[in-house]
Amino acid sequence: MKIKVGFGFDVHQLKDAHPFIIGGVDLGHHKGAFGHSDADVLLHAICDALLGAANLGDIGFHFKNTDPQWKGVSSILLLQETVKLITEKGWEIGNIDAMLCLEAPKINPHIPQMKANIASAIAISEEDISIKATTNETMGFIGREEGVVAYAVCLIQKN
Ligand SMILES: Nc1ccn([C@@H]2O[C@H](COP(=O)(O)O)[C@@H](O)[C@H]2O)c(=O)n1
Ligand SMILES: C[C@@]1(CO)OP(=O)(O)OP(=O)(O)OC[C@H]1O
Repeated sequence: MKIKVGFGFDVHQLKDAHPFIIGGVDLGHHKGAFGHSDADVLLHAICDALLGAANLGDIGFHFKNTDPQWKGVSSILLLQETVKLITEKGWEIGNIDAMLCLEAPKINPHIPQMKANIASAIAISEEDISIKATTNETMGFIGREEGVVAYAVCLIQKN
């Protein structure tokens, strides 16, 4: 059995009156993440962790932020495309562990739905997906609610 680990990071700017979608859940907050796609910072970090583990480059290489095909797209689709890329190379996902860093809103109540969205999108068990959150204790651009950050690690395996 061959095993690899991967690491991903993403950051998005927050803007007033913009949808805030994380893990495929619309948080219904007064501000939200801005990007070329739906700016789902969690799913982008997970995509980068998976691509990194398989040594397949990064999310911006596969899904260019100038390509109209990805304009406003749900990042669930980008995650599914990413998993296709690693599956084609014979990899399967062992587990994913992710950390969100944002001042508000509270993420904990939404974590079960985020896990369910990811698990059903890429056909893995919810038990193999961990999502956690922290504030930045009011400091810096995260503390001022100007941005949101996500980190993810994953393990992939093949025989
Ligand atoms: N956006 C967030 C931030 C934090 N949480 C949960 O609250 C706990 C305490 O956060 P601190 O940053 O004050 O340490 C944290 O461990 C998370 O469980 C959250 O749900 N959403
Ligand atoms: C996802 C892509 C593509 O729509 O765009 P964004 O939503 O701006 O996200 P980012 O994390 O900056 O990088 C990857 C992009 O190419």
